Amino acid sequence: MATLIGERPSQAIWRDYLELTKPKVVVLMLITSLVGMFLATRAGVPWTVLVFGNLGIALCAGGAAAVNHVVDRRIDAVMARTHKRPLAEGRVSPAAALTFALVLALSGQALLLAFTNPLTAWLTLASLLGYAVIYTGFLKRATPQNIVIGGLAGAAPPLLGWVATTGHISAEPLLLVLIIFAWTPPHFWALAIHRKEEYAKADIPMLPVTHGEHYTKVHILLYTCVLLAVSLMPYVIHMSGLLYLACALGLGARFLQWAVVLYRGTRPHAAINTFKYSIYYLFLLFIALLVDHYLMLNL
Ligand code: HEM
Ligand SMILES: CC(C)=CCC/C(C)=C/CC/C(C)=C/COP(=O)(O)OP(=O)(O)O
Repeated sequence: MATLIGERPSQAIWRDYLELTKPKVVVLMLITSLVGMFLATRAGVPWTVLVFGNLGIALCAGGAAAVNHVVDRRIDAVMARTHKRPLAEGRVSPAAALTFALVLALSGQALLLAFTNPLTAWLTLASLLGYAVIYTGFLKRATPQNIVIGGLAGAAPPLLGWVATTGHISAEPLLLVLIIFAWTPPHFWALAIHRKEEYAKADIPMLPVTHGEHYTKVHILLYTCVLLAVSLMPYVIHMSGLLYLACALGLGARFLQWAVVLYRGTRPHAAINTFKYSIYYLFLLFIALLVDHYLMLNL
């Protein structure tokens, strides 16, 4: 039997707090940080870094997401996609959510300092503040380039994983960051086209609202071309092998196909399908990097 806390079952309360952390987004970020860790070394990642490093990154990302829920609670209440969120509906108070965010961020930082190194903790803190303060608190309401600049925070996890393992920044993880950085605009703008009216209603200057759908589709197409080119670079710099190259080409060609379909406007639901494909794309591309890495080690 579920325990009751006040008027609500404890299970429902836990679900609300879990939702504040944007768990699905954080899981995909963790996959990219794990790949960053594994690619950083031939010797195997120490289990403490693997477990507590990723946990630390996840707690900080979840904390940043909880702050996003607090800052955005009024606009979330206006949009159909987000109006049922815990703060938008008043099921969790801003003070409780901020306390939760602080506990997550502090425990994440403590784990990173204890089990990885100060550079990882600093870079993770910068990503946390980049998303929670710079993107959410300022850029989101200020410019249609909000997600391009803010995308850097979400793109950081492979670098965080790499630095947690090696203690220093190098070119290879920056390339992985660049891949996610180029992926973010087609990922988000496809959804923003699908939800254009809601963003307009909430007065958020997303690109389809400020510059129209055609302009946004052209930019999705351009960023997808850049993404395809950048995704081939791990092969070009001999970081990855032929298996990765084949996957990057296949996955990238399909992404480009979606971007063209969206641009032409010939198919219904093209925008939401492009958004959904973007998530599969990033997941599969990073799995390909990982499988290819171990294949190359065993050859
Ligand atoms: C500034 C950068 C980003 C922006 C603006 C953005 C925007 C969004 C939005 C608005 C959604 C919500 C879709 C919905 O609830 O219907 C979403 C979903 C998602 N995003 Fe992103 N995203 C960004 C970066 C990332 C990154 C870096 C990752 C992972 C590496 C990621 C992974 C996901 C996943 C897995 C979902 C699906 C979540 C679900 O189904 O609940 N996003 N993104
Ligand atoms: C430490 C670290 C790696 C931090 C990264 C933090 C993080 C969870 C970034 C997520 C990016 C994201 C989902 C943006 C959408 O926000 P939005 O407010 O535009 O979307 P919404 O309307 O769905 O809330």
